[in-house]
Amino acid sequence: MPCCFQSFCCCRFSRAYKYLSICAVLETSCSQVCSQCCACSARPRRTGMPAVAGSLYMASQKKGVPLLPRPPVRPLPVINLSRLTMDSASRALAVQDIVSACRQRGCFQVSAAYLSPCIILCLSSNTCQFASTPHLHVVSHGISKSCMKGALEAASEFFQLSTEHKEEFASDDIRQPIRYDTSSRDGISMSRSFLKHYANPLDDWIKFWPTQPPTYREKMGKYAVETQRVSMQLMEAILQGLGLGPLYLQEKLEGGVQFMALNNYPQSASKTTDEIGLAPHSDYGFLTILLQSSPGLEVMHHDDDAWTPVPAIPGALHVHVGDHLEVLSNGQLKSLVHRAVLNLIESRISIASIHGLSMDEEVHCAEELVDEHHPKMYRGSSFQDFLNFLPANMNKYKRFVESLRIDKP
Ligand SMILES: O=C(O)CCC(=O)C(=O)O
Ligand SMILES: [Fe+2]
Repeated sequence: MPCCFQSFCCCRFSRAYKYLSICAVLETSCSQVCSQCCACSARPRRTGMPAVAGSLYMASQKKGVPLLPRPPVRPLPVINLSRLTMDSASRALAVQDIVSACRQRGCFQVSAAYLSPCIILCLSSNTCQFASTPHLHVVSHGISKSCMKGALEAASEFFQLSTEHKEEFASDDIRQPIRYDTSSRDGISMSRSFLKHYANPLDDWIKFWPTQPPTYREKMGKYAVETQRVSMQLMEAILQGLGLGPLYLQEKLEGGVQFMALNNYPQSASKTTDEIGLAPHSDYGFLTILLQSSPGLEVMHHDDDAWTPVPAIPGALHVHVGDHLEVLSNGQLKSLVHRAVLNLIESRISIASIHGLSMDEEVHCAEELVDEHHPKMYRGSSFQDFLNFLPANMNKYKRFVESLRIDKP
């Protein structure tokens, strides 16, 4: 068993067996650097092995049999959003990057204006795995670090309030404008408490938000407005990339639902197995923009049967495709299945901002994307339909999008 098995990377957030790269120089030794923080000039070996080989690798490790080569690490695309507002050629390339990330992986990250040290290292090393992604452009999404930090602080301070304070918002009525719960009958919550509320337009909803901690409304409000702005930019790009034009649905998107889920997960009690905080699911809206305080989010790419951990790059936001974008694109884009595992080092906060059309507005497959070779794949539905769907889904979780599929004749 290598020395690194089930120990931590130097960043202290990654469980080694999942992330650690075998140093090409030392071969079987452990570099103590996880793939997210790879500063090693000796590139992790890329074997081209299918995802299932990862489990064989793990099995071989557990049984103490000779090492199999490690599965390849596929870095997540990081998109340069500032190119959307540059000249038309730069915008066209950015649109292409965003749509291909949505098509191929179902998600991507957008990062803040600065380069984090690990990415600078990677960019300067042509042997590093990060340098191999065609999508690595690390520039601004325009939300300041202090705004993101403020939102995480506000969420964390809310969850630290006494039970009495939090229970002011306790409800299992999914139609409440704000709702706190420690468990849920949604079929996916395993170990989390959450606060859920709406945010767009802010003036309509902020009156329902907590007044404790005293800065909650200010900090979360600022972050909500900024994420709504980024969601508009991203939707324009995606709709342009799908050939529908950047102004398609613009007004409806501007007045659309922004639903925020603040999640609080305890630290994992197990050092050996993944503990699930939130079971695999996809989100109902067009896009989800997610901010996490530390690693825990994992995604299942469409062409994979393994979980890919999403790094918590400082200043970066994670973006993924939701069920209604799958419907609108008539299946060209697929909603991303994801889950949250408990962090081994600390309790964890995530803020998911889900963006869609207004409550009663139905989302249909865009007519422009339907023809005799591409028949309509989904029936129309609204956010209200999603809320109606949830109670029937409590015991045996099914993805909303699956309930919308039109069966082939
Ligand atoms: O905590 C996470 O990373 C995921 C949260 C999530 O998927 C959700 O709130 O829908
Ligand atoms: Fe989610």
